[in-house]
Amino acid sequence: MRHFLSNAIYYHSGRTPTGDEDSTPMDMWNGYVNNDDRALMKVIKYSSPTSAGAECIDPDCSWVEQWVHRAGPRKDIYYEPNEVKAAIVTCGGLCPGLNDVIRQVVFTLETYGVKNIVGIPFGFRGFFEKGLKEMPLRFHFGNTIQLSRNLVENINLAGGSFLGVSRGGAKTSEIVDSIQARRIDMLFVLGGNGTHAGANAIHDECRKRKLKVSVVAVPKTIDNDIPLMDKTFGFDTAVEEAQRAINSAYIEARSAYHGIGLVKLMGRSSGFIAMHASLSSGQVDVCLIPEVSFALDGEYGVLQHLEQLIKNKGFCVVCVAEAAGQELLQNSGATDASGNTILSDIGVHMQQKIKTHFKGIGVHADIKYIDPTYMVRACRANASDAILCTVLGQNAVHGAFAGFSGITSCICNTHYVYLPVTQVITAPKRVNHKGRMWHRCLTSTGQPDFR
Ligand SMILES: Nc1ncnc2c1ncn2[C@@H]1O[C@H](COP(=O)(O)OP(=O)(O)O)[C@@H](O)[C@H]1O
Ligand SMILES: O=P(O)(O)OC[C@H]1O[C@](O)(COP(=O)(O)O)[C@@H](O)[C@@H]1O
Ligand SMILES: [Mg+2]
Repeated sequence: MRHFLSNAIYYHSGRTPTGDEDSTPMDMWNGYVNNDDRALMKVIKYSSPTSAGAECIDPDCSWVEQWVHRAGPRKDIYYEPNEVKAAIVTCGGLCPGLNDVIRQVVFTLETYGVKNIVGIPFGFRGFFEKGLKEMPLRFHFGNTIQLSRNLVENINLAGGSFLGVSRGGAKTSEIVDSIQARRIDMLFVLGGNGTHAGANAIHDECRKRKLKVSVVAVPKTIDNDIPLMDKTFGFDTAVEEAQRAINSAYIEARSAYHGIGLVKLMGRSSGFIAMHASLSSGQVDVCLIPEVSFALDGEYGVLQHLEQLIKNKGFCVVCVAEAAGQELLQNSGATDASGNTILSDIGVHMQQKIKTHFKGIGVHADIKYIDPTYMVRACRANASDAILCTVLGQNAVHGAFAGFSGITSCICNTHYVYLPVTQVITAPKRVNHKGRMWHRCLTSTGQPDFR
């Protein structure tokens, strides 16, 4: 048993991963990840800050090595499995793959020999709201409690969260009181940026109270807005579903006289779903995201462009991210239970503006507005997300057994790693409007600058 509980840490410039990998003969291979194994975070050296997508840390754009802990099972483990009580909680909005991760966490805990696994119902709320009891993830046979994977065996076949989710109500001290009272040793927290901030606060409070609790997060969100990682689970599936909505809008628009298909897609502060669904469908003429401001009216506005598309092509498809163009709308300043800003409805606004515009110029236009909202996130994970969830869930358990806390199990630069939670909650990841992907999207849609 190793005796430490640590955050994963970054290894910066000038350091290379140390270890005895060169001196280990192949016949001593044991399948474990060495504690000194590291993955390199950034693999492109931008020669200049003007290179497309350049993320330069210093003015010279010099390349700085950043190594992070490789995820996976360790030979030495910090906990005695049969003494461990593990808990799982899912927070925030729904996301395809939550059940896949819950299932893998349970399977992997069982493989280590953990018998006491509980689910916290309805997010952080389940820690302190009266009447919400923890759910034992096992079967009861007569008077004996029999550990079984049977209960979660098939939960991945449906979307949603087997444990339920919620927003708001995060009172860190009460949550940690509850963790302490329930004698939880490992807490697996599945959620987005808000949840990661919550996980970090729980981790800090546990340290303050000198509790030996491993708090390990797994990043979920259809929005893909958590920095430093290739993607969050659920994003691929959401894009696939969103693409179906775009396809329907295309068919409606194509089949109508002067048809205009308008699709609004989720994405609280970033346009990843809209950009990727537009790219993957190839059927979008105008893609609008919050990272790039646009005008609706005027010579270079969106409406003028739609007029041209109707004239030249006879129909068109517009994809707008829910957070796009908020500056064009009135905002009530209201927030949801977690403190997230409630967005004004850009989709409905655009539908009205398009109608009024075409009526004003005396041109017939048949607008079909599709808002697939919860349909893109209530579905079950697709194949690529299911694999991602499997790996992230297993690695979360390996991370806890390795003695880490305050980490998140994620994929960076195609490698599975542990990042310190503190590093991923600094700010939401957003589409880089100078990056290649946005420019590929513009090439695909053929849209001009709307300013
Ligand atoms: N800064 C924060 N500190 C502590 N807890 C937070 C913080 N932000 C959000 N939370 C809690 O995390 C949970 C999920 O947050 P939310 O923003 O709704 O979803 P997501 O994690 O998907 O972004 C909520 O219970 C919320 O109260
Ligand atoms: O579930 P709600 O409260 O309706 O919130 C909708 C929001 O949730 C999301 O689907 C996902 O956001 P989170 O990752 O923060 O849960 C956003 O795209 C959307 O803006
Ligand atoms: Mg969020």
